[in-house]
Amino acid sequence: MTEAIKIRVENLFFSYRNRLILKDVNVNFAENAITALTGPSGVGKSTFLMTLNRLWENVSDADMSGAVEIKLQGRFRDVYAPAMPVTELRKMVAMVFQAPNPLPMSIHKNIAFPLKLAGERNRKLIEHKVEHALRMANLWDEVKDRLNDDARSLSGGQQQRLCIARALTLEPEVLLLDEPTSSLDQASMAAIEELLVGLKDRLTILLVSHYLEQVSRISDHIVTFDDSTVVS
Ligand SMILES: Nc1ncnc2c1ncn2[C@@H]1O[C@H](COP(=O)(O)OP(=O)(O)OP(=O)(O)O)[C@@H](O)[C@H]1O
Repeated sequence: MTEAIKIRVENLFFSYRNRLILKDVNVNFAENAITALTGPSGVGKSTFLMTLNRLWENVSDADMSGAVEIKLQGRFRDVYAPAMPVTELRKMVAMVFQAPNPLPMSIHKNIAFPLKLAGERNRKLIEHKVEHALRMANLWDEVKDRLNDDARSLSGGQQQRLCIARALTLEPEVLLLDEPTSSLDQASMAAIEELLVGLKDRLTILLVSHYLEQVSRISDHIVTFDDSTVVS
């Protein structure tokens, strides 16, 4: 790989209730690129994503060994080091899930939520960042006149772009997406693909996708999982 590396994974093993799911995964991911993670169902792609932002730590009877290093704020950091608080990590390594999961509140509050959680109280700054995140997610023009509407009144595709906007609010360096378009129609899928391509100048994107056409349309690299590990 000649591009700069953003994520280094070495000797990663993962199990649920002593059942080995990932076995000796060794892989690097390029910076400012879209890498698609593909492979058969149940092979551990979603689990792998969760090792990058430590989301699996919320799952009981799960166990992991190995090293994950991500270049954050300009230097490689051990994601599992005691000096890396998980809340800080998840600000920098954000995640979007398969089904859109807007919070039961207004469009504006959905986007402002991570800022408020992070302790931001400056209303002007919050307004600015909400607009910026919605613009980055190509949603601003569609919602700017209805920011106080319940987010659940948006279409499925708009809800997923809202979730991407929410993930972008704290300006992460890495965006993990787990089959983000699988519940959406073609037009919404196309809107999200366009949005991801537009984002890679500022972010490193890892995308689990089953759609081979999508993978060939937007990914710069493909990492294939099979037999509990990365095979290509
Ligand atoms: N919380 C859990 N507890 C126990 N086993 C789990 C848990 N989550 C996932 N698994 C199992 O781990 C294996 C890998 O699941 P994972 O969802 O990571 O695969 P995947 O490649 O992303 O699959 P898909 O493409 O279908 O989403 C599966 O056999 C799954 O049943």
